[in-house]
Amino acid sequence: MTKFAVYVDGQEGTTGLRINEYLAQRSDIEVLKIDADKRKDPAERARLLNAADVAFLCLPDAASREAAAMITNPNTCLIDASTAHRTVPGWAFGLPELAPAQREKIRAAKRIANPGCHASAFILAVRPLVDAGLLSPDALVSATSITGYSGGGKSMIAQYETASEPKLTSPRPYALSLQHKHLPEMMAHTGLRTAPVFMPIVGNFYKGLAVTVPLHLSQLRAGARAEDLHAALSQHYEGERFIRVMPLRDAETLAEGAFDVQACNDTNRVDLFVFASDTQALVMARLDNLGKGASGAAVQSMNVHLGVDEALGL
Ligand SMILES: NC(=O)C1=CN([C@@H]2O[C@H](COP(=O)(O)OP(=O)(O)OC[C@H]3O[C@@H](n4cnc5c(N)ncnc54)[C@H](OP(=O)(O)O)[C@@H]3O)[C@@H](O)[C@H]2O)C=CC1
Ligand SMILES: CC(=O)N[C@@H](CCC(=O)OP(=O)(O)O)C(=O)O
Repeated sequence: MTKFAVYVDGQEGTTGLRINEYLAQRSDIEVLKIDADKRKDPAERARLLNAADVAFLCLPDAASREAAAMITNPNTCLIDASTAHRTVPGWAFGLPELAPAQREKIRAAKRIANPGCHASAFILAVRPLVDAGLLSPDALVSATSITGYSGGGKSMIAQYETASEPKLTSPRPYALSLQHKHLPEMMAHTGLRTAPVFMPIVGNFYKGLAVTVPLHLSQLRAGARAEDLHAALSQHYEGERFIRVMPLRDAETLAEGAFDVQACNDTNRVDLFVFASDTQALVMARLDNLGKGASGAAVQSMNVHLGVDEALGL
């Protein structure tokens, strides 16, 4: 069997290591490895990038842009985990469940931008509401995201796992300048014309993420109810194997009394929830920031691009 050649640029990083774990289970893939002492050698990286059928970029934004500029082989498909190309023309957004045409875009593209972890959850929660006409593109919305510290990569993991500063033991709101790097993709891929007021919160746990979008029902199309929000999500994701739309006002979570942010960990799944009173709703999306929030999503996009079973290795 001819194997697909795959290179992970940034193989020692948080996202790269997780992608390599997924790839290790695959018999249809040959992973091209770079020698440890050449990890940042541009010539060796360029050689491997151009030898690959698929190359994952698991690098800081600037290094991702440099890597993209090294490609001379027209057959190499790049899947960039960084923020660098998510709203750049010519790059397909690596979220197959976004809209009916998205899988074909990913299949046809040689440049795929993997969504950000907060952005994936926000977009998956909001896009169906906009598409269904329940939420106007002019709506002013806000969102919070609770995330594990692995979302901050190696440096944040080291901060949490080696330091014993008391401030790290409690949840920490951040991005307080209201310019989080995921806002452009949140707008571009939901159709919202105004950036959400977005406050992420990092907590003292390794991984797991939940975005919450609070809504007044009076903000929605006239007469719309929580049942309509739930129906829009259910219809949009019908048949999607990585997306579960949980029952309206999920009884299990309500009985528990609080939300489990980590319940999608070690999966490529997204769970969507609608909690509601007669006048207000919370639309929530939960995922593993290293699963559907990063490495799992990147492997899923590779599978779509290669035309193999989308869930292979996930
Ligand atoms: N962690 C997460 O949950 C998510 C991360 N992302 C994005 O994915 C990308 C990678 O993130 P993450 O894995 O967390 O980051 P890490 O900091 O954990 O890893 C980045 C890796 O890139 C290496 N690197 C840096 N510069 C270069 C270079 N010029 N050439 C080759 N290698 C280089 C680093 O080397 P060294 O080991 O020497 O530092 C490191 O191993 C980032 O853009 C991030 O924003 C996206 C979604 C979620
Ligand atoms: C806890 C933490 O810091 N999380 C990161 C998000 C990780 C991610 O999705 O980053 P990319 O956009 O680079 O893909 C943050 O909020 O910046």
